[in-house]
Amino acid sequence: MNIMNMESQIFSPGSCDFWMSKTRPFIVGHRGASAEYPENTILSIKQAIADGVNAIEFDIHSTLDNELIIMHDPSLDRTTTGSGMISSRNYFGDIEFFTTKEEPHCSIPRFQDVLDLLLKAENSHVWVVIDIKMYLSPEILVTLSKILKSYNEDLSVFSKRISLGIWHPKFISYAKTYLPEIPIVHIGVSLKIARNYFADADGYNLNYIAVSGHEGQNFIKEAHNKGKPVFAWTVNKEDRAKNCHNLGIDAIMTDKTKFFVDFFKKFENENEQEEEYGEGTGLVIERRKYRPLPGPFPLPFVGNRLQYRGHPATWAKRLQEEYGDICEIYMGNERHIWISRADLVEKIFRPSLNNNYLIRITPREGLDEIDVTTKGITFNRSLDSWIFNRRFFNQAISSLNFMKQSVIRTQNLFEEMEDYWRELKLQTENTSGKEFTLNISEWMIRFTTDVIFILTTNKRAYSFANYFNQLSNTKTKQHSEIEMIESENLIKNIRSWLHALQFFMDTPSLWREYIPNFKKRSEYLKSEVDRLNNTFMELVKQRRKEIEMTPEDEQLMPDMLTMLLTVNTPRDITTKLADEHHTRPLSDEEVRGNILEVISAGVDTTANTFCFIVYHLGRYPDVKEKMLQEFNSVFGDDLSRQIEYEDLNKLVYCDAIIKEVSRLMSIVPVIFRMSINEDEIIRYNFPAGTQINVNTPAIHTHPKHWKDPEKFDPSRFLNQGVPGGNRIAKNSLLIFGGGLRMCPGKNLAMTELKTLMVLLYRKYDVDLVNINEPVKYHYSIVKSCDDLMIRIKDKKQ
Ligand code: HEM
Repeated sequence: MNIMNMESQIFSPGSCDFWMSKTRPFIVGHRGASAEYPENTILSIKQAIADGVNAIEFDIHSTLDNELIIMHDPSLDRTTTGSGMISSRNYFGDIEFFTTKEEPHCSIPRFQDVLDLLLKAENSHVWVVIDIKMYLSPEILVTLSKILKSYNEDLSVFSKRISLGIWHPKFISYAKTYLPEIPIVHIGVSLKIARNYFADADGYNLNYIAVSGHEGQNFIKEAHNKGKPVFAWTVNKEDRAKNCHNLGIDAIMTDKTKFFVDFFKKFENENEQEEEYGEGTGLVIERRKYRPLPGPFPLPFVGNRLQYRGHPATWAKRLQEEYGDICEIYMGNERHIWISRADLVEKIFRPSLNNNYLIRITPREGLDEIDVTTKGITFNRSLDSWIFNRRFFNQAISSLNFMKQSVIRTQNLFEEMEDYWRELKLQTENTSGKEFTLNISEWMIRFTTDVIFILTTNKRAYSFANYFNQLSNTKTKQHSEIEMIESENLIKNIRSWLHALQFFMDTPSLWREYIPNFKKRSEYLKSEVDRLNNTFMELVKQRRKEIEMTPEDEQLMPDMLTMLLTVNTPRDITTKLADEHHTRPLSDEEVRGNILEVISAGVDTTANTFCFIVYHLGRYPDVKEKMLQEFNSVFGDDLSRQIEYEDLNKLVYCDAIIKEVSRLMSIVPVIFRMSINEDEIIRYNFPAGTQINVNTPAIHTHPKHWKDPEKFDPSRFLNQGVPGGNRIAKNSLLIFGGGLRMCPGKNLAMTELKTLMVLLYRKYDVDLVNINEPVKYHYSIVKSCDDLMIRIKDKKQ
């Protein structure tokens, strides 16, 4: 619909066809064209009309001599050459002589002056919103009614073009009595007030912030379902205007009338269905139009990149607050859709090989450069290669043997770590040997590195032993110094590799090539990636040799490296890892990719989840107590009984704690997917190759899916699947993602976490050093816990 082609419509905010028939918001000149001329003046209103607005908005006040004048403030001071309250001064002989302070100095118009202007035939397409401020007396509506009635025959038509914008419910009865033919539009800043006090209004004119957030979207839907329009004030920025359009807002109040009339004209032209004719061929090619989603306005080339600060997770939160549960941003020219509600991710996580979202990420040169897009699992964009690798990876780490190994290894390594704690405790003064304070986040990242390393390679990482050496007066004698130094270098190298993943995923190649700091970092990280690839390749080759050298009657170790190297070979130590479709052995490069994958995906996730668990148990002693009772029921009083893998299945409350902590902390804050073919979600369509980002923290705390979403309550995960028990909405808990790309390390992670919880809590009293301090964290690839200080005490003492 063309912007100028609206005369035939009737501005009746109460009627559905008004807002349903349009393709973009109406433009309302806020106090006229107030960005250009003094607000609320005839000049400003004339300019707004000349600019092509659909309506104008202005405020009225009653003078002492009962004239209605057009003015925003109750006093004359800010905008006019006069001073004092309007209500205490006469119009005639007084206010009529004042002008605006701002140039060109205009006189102060009366309501009649504006009416005269609007009743001119050439302005019959212009509608009106009259703002009645809340502090005014309702009697002002009586005066307004009298003036309108004094206009005789014109009014029957004209009154249909007016809306009465009221802030306070005290005006409702007056409006209904004196101006029954004029629709009421509530003006305000609060959805709650709009719902509670203005349920009967014919429409709503709300502050942009209120109406553009998550709840605002619900509000718009509710209003539209009742056939009521929703306007937004005051919209002076492009991204907000675009968002209003996408939210289905019916009119925007703006000071910049010319700008936004032109803006929407252009927008409309671009969005009209286009047909392109192939030159000279007679061929008609239809160019598909993709509906834009709410989101900040993108700049040419850079898109919204410059608005992007910090981690995507923190940005995503702001985006959801401002633009709702599904919105979009542009990284350069690439469109990214953010989704923050469980029902909207249904098709993304559909567990089928025909799923349109089996690829994680759009093509990124940086990730190609560090060689992770055709190898391994997480960033592998080749579906055949991903399916092949994932099958072996999955099977290897889910085997019962591997799980049992993980429980044994975790216990053995924990015992070694306790030795170091004891040694450090002895070295610490002022604790009388009873208590020991430690930074659990530092210990855990090293501990899980050791566990994962030994499980995948049957080699030690000595990561927490090295940490002990840093803290202690004496070095550990348990391991050789050379091995320790080598391993410390390796660990540092792995951390650089993790940084490289994030850096090469997010940084455009042009930046890496031409901006000196980025270039330097890129070169450094690339050399670190090469170094790590070489080290792991060496490890793979060495293990292949060891396998060859091992006599056939001698058993090979059931670690992941050996499993992957022997599968589909005569020395295959695995059962059911391969099937009739996967008959070839894995190449050295594939094995290297998979091993690196476990280390990159399995260390930080598990360590940080554990730290956040420790934090929550410190803050919620009743939950800790309930957990200890569960441990007691499974392990009795024997504090040193070996933990068996089978024990862990009995720890249902412990399981619920892990889920609840992970829900609230969302360790992996974004789950990435790419659309392989063009598709649509609700009514928004988008092309093939669109990046979809699932906003897990938002889904994990969405009030639609969770009762008291911010409350820490593990019991919400108990009694599921029983009549009258708790129900968890589908796709509302995405700790390990969903669909076929769901985390393959899920069982290993849960096994390790439960084992660790038993090991730490059944033997020690564990308290937070700073119980009232909020947990500290930062975002890297995952949400990472910083400096969590705990105090532990032997239970026996
Ligand atoms: C508490 C610990 C862990 C958490 C919270 C976690 C979470 C996740 C999440 C959210 C994803 C994305 C899933 C998706 O896209 O739908 C993922 C993927 C992945 N995780 Fe985990 N994870 C954990 C532990 C582990 C462990 C221990 C391993 C390995 C032994 C692992 C290996 C992987 C791999 C390889 C992928 C990529 C899967 C693919 O692209 O097909 N994770 N993880």
